[in-house]
Order: sequence, then structure tokens, then C-alpha cells
Amino acid sequence: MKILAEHVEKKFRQEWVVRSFSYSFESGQSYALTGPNGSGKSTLLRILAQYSLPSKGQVSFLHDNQSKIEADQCHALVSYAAPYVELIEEFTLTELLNFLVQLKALPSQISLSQFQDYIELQPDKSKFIKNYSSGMRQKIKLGLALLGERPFLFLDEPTTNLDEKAKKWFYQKIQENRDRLIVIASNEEAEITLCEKRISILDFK
Ligand SMILES: Nc1ncnc2c1ncn2[C@@H]1O[C@H](COP(=O)(O)OP(=O)(O)OP(=O)(O)O)[C@@H](O)[C@H]1O
Repeated sequence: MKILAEHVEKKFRQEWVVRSFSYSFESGQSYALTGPNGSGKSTLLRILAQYSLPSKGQVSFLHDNQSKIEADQCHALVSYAAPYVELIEEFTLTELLNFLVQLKALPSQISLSQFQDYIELQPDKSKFIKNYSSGMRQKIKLGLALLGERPFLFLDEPTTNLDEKAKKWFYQKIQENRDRLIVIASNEEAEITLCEKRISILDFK
């Protein structure tokens, strides 16, 4: 599958954040969106994931045969983790997993212990998400996105709040997900070098 961005532009009031961004993203490839703070990485990431609309231009998800995937099917192809995408704070981890299985955002066969083994955390089962540390929450978000079995994986500043051990865990998980189309928005060199291609947002201003 493929993501095709054609002449994408984004403007907030009088501020142009993205100018004429055209790019073709392929499955099995990984891409780093780079640029300084406030340059528009998160804005472009959301547009590429079809979570928000560009002011001009368009983003399309395509099948291998280049036919366009219908708009109502696009959402189910995307896993997205970002510091600003919140988990449901009032749930326990068990409740959160059950909810996401019902939404088909996680495979139905996944158990709490399998998920805990995957993220290498064994928190108290009765603890609410709001009482997890920021690093634990970030690891849960990444675990959910990585296990989501969706072909397009979008990650914004993925190692935010992670300690060195958790960063290594994340780097390893990316290696295990190389068959997907991965886009990482980041300024961290270690995250950028995980990706095969680097796209500087300043080239589209
Ligand atoms: N909803 C919004 N309304 C108005 N301006 C916005 C909105 N979202 C983002 N912006 C502005 O767009 C610009 C780009 O923001 P964005 O968060 O995409 O940058 P970034 O490169 O991801 O930054 P950082 O590295 O700090 O996370 C900033 O000037 C920001 O203030």
C-alpha cells in the first residue's frame, strides 16, 4: 500500500505551516519527518494520517494496484501514537485493552498478560491509567500502536519520556515492524536514524 500526498498546504490563520508538500510513501519503508520546534512536523503527520485536513491539496491511501482506498476505510489502516493523543485515563489497563479490541484497534486474541509482556511492564492490575507514570503511559501508547496490526504506523516523538532501557525496547520493536509503512516525526537523531528516509519539513516552506 501507499500514501500519496499531493500539493499539501496547511495554514493556521495567517501562518503557513506547510507549503506544497508532495511525496509518495511506500509500505515496507520508514520515513523521518524532521525540523525544528514549531516547524510543522506534528501538523503534517496528522494530515498524512488523515486525522486532519489540509488547507489545500490532498492525501490519498492507495492499494498496491494504485486504486484509491475509500475515505471511510482509511481510519482502520492507521495506528498513531503521540504525546498529545491521550489514553482513557479512567480505565484500568484491562478495560482499555477490552475497549480497543471492541473497536478492532487491537487483535481480539490479545490478553492483559501478553500485552504486559510485550511492553515489558507489569503494573498493578487495578491501577487506573491516570495513575501511571508518563513514561509508562508512553510505553502503553507505543505498545498499542505497534500491536495494532494496521499497515500504517505514525509516531510523533515516540521516545518522549522513555528511559534508556525503554528506548532500546522501542528501537527493537521498530526493527520487528519493518513490513509496515512507518512515519516518525522527530528531532531526535536516534529516532531519525531508525528510518530509511529523512524528510526535512523546512524544504516545504
Ligand atoms: N490548531 C492550531 N491552531 C493554530 N496554530 C497551530 C495549531 N496547531 C499547530 N499550530 C501552529 O503550527 C506550527 C507548527 O506546529 P507543530 O506542532 O506542527 O510543529 P512541530 O514541528 O511538531 O513542533 P515541535 O517539535 O515543537 O513538536 C506552530 O507555530 C503551531 O503553533
